[in-house]
Amino acid sequence: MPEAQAEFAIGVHDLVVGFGRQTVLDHLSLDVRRGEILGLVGASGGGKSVLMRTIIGLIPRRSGTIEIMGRPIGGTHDQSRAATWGILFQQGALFSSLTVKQNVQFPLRENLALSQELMDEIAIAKLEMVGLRAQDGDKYPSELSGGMTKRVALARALALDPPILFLDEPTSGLDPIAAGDFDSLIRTLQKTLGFTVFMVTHDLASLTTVCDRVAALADGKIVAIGPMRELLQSEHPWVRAYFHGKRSQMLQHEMR
Ligand SMILES: Nc1ncnc2c1ncn2[C@@H]1O[C@H](COP(=O)(O)OP(=O)(O)OP(=O)(O)O)[C@@H](O)[C@H]1O
Repeated sequence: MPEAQAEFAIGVHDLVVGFGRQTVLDHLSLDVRRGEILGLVGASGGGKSVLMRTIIGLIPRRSGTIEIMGRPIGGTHDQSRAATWGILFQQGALFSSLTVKQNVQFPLRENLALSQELMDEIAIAKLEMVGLRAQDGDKYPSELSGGMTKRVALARALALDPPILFLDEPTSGLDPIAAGDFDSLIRTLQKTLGFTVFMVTHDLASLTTVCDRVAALADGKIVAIGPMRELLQSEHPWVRAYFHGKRSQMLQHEMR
C-alpha cells in the first residue's frame, strides 16, 4: 500500500521474538494509528524494549509480520528505513565527543549530502524547535542538564523529519517539572508536525496527559489497548494491578 494511504503507521501481526529457550513476545499483534501518541506499558522485563527494538529491526523475529507506513519490513536492520523513524533512547545516548550541533547533524551527515552551512541552519532550527538556544549548539553533552540532554536527543531524532518517533521512557530521570515540560513539548510538536509517536513509559502523568491510547503488554501479548479511561476499566489482572495498585491509586488521586 502506498505510504499516503496506510491507515496505520505501525502494524505488528502475530509477532514471536525470543532468546534461546525464552519466548519474550508470544504471537503479539498491535496497530499504531497514524498521527497518534501511543503509550506502551508493561511489567519490568516484560518485553517493551524488545518490541520496540524488533520493530526498528535491531532484534530478529522468529515469526510474524511488521509493517511500517504500509510497507513490510525485513527481519534485520533495514538501512533504507533510516528516515522513517527517529529514536530517543532512555539515556539520551548522545555522542560525548561531539558538540550538541554535531550530534543533531549526525543523521543528516549519514543520510544526506548537504553543505555545512545548510546543516548548521537545520541544526539551529531543530534546537530552537525543542526549546534550546542556538548557542547551546556549541556545548558538549557533559555540559548539559538532564532535561537539555533529552531535548538534544529529541532534536537529533527529528533531524530528518521522520513520520514516526520512538521514545523509550522519555521522562525517566527528569524531575516532575522537567518531565511535564518534556511531555508538553512532545504533545506540541506532535500536533504541529503530525508525526506518530510510539512511547514506552512507566510515567502515569505522561500516560494520562500525553497519550491518545495506551497499550498494555503482559504475558508476551497486548492484553488491553485504548484511551487511558478504558484501560482503567480493564478487567485483566495485570492491568488492574498496574493501574489500581496502591502506588497508582495514590498518584491518580493526586492528579485529580
Ligand atoms: N539481547 C538480549 N539477549 C537475551 N535476552 C534479552 C535480550 N534483550 C532482552 N532480553 C530479555 O528479554 C526480556 C524482556 O526485556 P525488555 O528489555 O524488553 O524488558 P522491558 O519490558 O523493556 O523492561 P524494563 O521496563 O525493565 O525496561 C528480559 O527477560 C530480558 O532479559
